[in-house]
Amino acid sequence: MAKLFRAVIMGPPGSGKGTISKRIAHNFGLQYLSCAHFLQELVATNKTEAGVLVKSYIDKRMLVPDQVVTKLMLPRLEQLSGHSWLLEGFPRTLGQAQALNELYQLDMVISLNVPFETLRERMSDKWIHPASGRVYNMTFNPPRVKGKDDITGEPLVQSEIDKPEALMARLRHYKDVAKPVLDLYKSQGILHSFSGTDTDRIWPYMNSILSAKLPTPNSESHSTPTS
Ligand SMILES: Nc1nc2c(ncn2[C@@H]2O[C@H](COP(=O)(O)OP(=O)(O)O)[C@@H](O)[C@H]2O)c(=O)[nH]1
Ligand SMILES: Nc1ncnc2c1ncn2[C@@H]1O[C@H](COP(=O)(O)OP(=O)(O)O)[C@@H](O)[C@H]1O
Repeated sequence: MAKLFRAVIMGPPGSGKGTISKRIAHNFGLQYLSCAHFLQELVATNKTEAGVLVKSYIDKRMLVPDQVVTKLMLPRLEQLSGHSWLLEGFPRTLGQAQALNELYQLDMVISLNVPFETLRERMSDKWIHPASGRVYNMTFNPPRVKGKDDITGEPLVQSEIDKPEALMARLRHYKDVAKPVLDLYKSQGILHSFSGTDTDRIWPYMNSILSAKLPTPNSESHSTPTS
C-alpha cells in the first residue's frame, strides 16, 4: 500500500485555503476535511448541547474551545485511518496542534502568506450562499448568474465580518494564535510557506512540490480547476 500522506493547510482568512485545498484534494486524491464545515454541520443538524454551545462561540466570532473542536475532529480522522488527508482550519491553536500531534505524525504543513491589501480586496469581493457555505468572488470565481447561488439560485450575501475593520481584527487574531502553531511545525521541519497575491500563481509551485512527495492519481487532470 502507498505510504499515507497527512497534511494541514493554514493561513489567514481569505488567503485561499479552501480554494487550494480543493485543488490539492482533487489532484492528489486526499480526503479534505474542513473544520469550519464540520462545526457548521454540527450547528445546523444538531440541536443538542454541543450544537448550541458551538453556535454561541461562532456567533461571537470566538474560537470554539479546544476540547470541543478536538472531540469533533479526531474521531473523523480515526475513521480515515487508511486514507491520506488534508486538514483545513484545524489545528488552529497550540492546544489543538498538541492533541493532533499525540496521534499523528504530519508529513507537511502548508502555510499561505498573502499581503493584507490583497486579502482586503478579496474579501470586499466575496459573496456567500449562507445555507451551503458556498463561496464566490465576483472577479475570481463569479456565480453564473449575478447575485445568485449556482446550485439553488438563492440570493448570495456579503458578510459583516469580511468588512475591512473586522478583517483587520481577524487577521491580528489569526497571527497571534497561529504563531506558536507555526513555530511548532517549523521546529519539526515540516512547515512549507507559500507567499503571493494570486492563488493561480501559488498553485503551480505548490503542485510541483506536492508532486515530488505524493503520487498523483488524477495526474491527467493537472490543469487548474475553476475554483
Ligand atoms: N481575486 C482573487 N480571489 C481569490 C483568489 N484565490 C481565492 N480567491 C477568493 O478569495 C476568497 C477567499 O478564498 P477562500 O479559498 O475561501 O479562502 P480561505 O478563507 O483561506 O479558505 C474567495 O471568495 C475566493 O474565491 C485569487 O487568487 N484572486
Ligand atoms: N480549529 C478551530 N478552533 C476553534 N474554533 C474554530 C476552528 N475552526 C473554526 N472555528 C470557529 O468557526 C468560525 C468560522 O471559521 P472559519 O470559516 O475558518 O472563519 P475565520 O477564519 O474567519 O475564523 C470561527 O470564527 C470559529 O468560531
